[in-house]
Amino acid sequence: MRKINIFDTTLRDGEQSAGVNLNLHEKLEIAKQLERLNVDIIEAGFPASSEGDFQSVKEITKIIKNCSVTGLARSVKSDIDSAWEALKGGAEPRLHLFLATSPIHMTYKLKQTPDQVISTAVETVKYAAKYFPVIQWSAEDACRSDLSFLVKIIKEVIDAGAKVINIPDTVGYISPKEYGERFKYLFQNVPNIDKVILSAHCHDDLGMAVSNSLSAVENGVLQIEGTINGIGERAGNASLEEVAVALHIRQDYYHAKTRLNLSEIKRTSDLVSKLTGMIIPPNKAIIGKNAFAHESGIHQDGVLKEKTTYEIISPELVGVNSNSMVLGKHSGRHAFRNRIVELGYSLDDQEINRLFKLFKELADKKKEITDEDLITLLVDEKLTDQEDYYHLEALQVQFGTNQIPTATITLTNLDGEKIQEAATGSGSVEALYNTLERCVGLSISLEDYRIQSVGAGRDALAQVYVKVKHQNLESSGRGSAQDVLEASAKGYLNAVNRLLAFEKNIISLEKVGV
Ligand SMILES: CC(=O)SCCNC(=O)CCNC(=O)[C@H](O)C(C)(C)COP(=O)(O)OP(=O)(O)OC[C@H]1O[C@@H](n2cnc3c(N)ncnc32)[C@H](O)[C@@H]1OP(=O)(O)O
Ligand SMILES: CC(C)C(=O)C(=O)O
Repeated sequence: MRKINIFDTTLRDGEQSAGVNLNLHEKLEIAKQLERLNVDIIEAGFPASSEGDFQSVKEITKIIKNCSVTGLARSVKSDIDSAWEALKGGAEPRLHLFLATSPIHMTYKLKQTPDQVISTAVETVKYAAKYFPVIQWSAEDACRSDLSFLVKIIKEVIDAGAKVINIPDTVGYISPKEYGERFKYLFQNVPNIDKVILSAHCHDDLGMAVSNSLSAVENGVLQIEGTINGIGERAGNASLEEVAVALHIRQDYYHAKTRLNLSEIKRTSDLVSKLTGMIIPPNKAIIGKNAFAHESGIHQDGVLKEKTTYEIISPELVGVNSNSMVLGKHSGRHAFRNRIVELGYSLDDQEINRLFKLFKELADKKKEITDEDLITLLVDEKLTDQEDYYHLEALQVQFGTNQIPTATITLTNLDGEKIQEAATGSGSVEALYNTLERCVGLSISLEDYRIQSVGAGRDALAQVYVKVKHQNLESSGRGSAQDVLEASAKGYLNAVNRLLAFEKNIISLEKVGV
């Protein structure tokens, strides 16, 4: 069995998904869960791209002990310097350096000749090797690059000190057979290829990211890159959970394994979905709601007689339905704390007490508190920025079929001042958002609004994801509550708070001349 390294880029390429922006607390929580999942490498961000990315890579480097942490850098010395500042505290600092190698990218984007690209690559790998014991070098748009050019540049960057060579399908263009052949060619023609690990990084523009990654494994690649739930730039990246479970279930065919704790997959997927607002389609492989649901009579009959007739993956393997303890209004602190720990979170006594109070309030209204409810409470309470500009104090909405919907809202700001406004709208949510816009005194457009129930039942929590825009800045937020209007107001306010925090960051960067 060959061991395949799993390189998780949920926090870097995953965060490049349109509309996703994670704050520091959320990134730390995802990083801790990725550590529990046991990925080999966490790409925590792109330190030179923003102060926020820099800080999160730095903080993740400090807390993660059982996986390697890396950060992305362009082939530019100042990017490498930033990455070093963020990553230098880690056990084995690892840099991910990239440079495009396709004719299209070299000509139009980099405006460099192939020879200039080779010398930039060699120079920057050598520069980075002064700091970093491990350098991964990526040939951006490798799958539209000339193969003989790839052989030439890869040989040079290996001589310059790169330890991992990544062949990304940046635009999701290649087919599985061609991708496999590309690796075969590189193994046969790059003279020093045995000194490095080859890596695959696939995008899903044509829906082939997972198949391409598996084809890479079949052709000798020892590292697969991807994201949880397949999120990422445009149509996303290869879903790591799909790759890992395919390797596990088809060990007979691939003869390869990862070190992932597969039973952590569901929990990781739920957390990433909740924090990014990227809702998982019910028919998504491995982690979709229907992935283990047998609907038709013949299938049900088969499964009742013998599960393996229609079930190639057991739900328990990936952590679905592994809990039998039901929490409700009669549960005490012990059971509550125990479940929180089982879910993989560590809270101090103060946080447990605060959350327990919210849990009891919810349990008074809701028959059963599911794991999904608990994670929603936890995420909303623990991972919001401590310095929210506005807090929702109270809201009232009047709606009648022959009436103009009207909302009245009270907020408090950071200085503890109360702000109260009322406004109307053509629907209740519009009335709410018009009122909130007045309260915060900014002209804000609503770019996206999605509502989802957390679990089943009439008493389920509502989870609302909102994307807003102010001038050129976009921001997204989420809010949950039993009432859809309260969840809608919380989601909007969360997005506005993030927007204001982001604007404040930009203003402070401008002040120091960045
Ligand atoms: C395939 C991928 O996913 S790569 C990662 C993509 N991720 C991101 O871009 C997210 C973060 N990016 C950002 O915040 C910004 O783009 C920054 C901070 C990195 C750069 O911002 P700016 O300095 O304003 O440059 P801008 O983004 O407009 O253009 C990119 C520049 O980098 C150059 N560049 C692109 N890739 C590389 C590279 N690998 N090495 C060196 N230079 C590069 C481009 O040619 C362009 O240079 P130019 O200004 O001389 O024409
Ligand atoms: C930086 C590289 C690896 C990348 O994200 C891509 O090519 O898609």
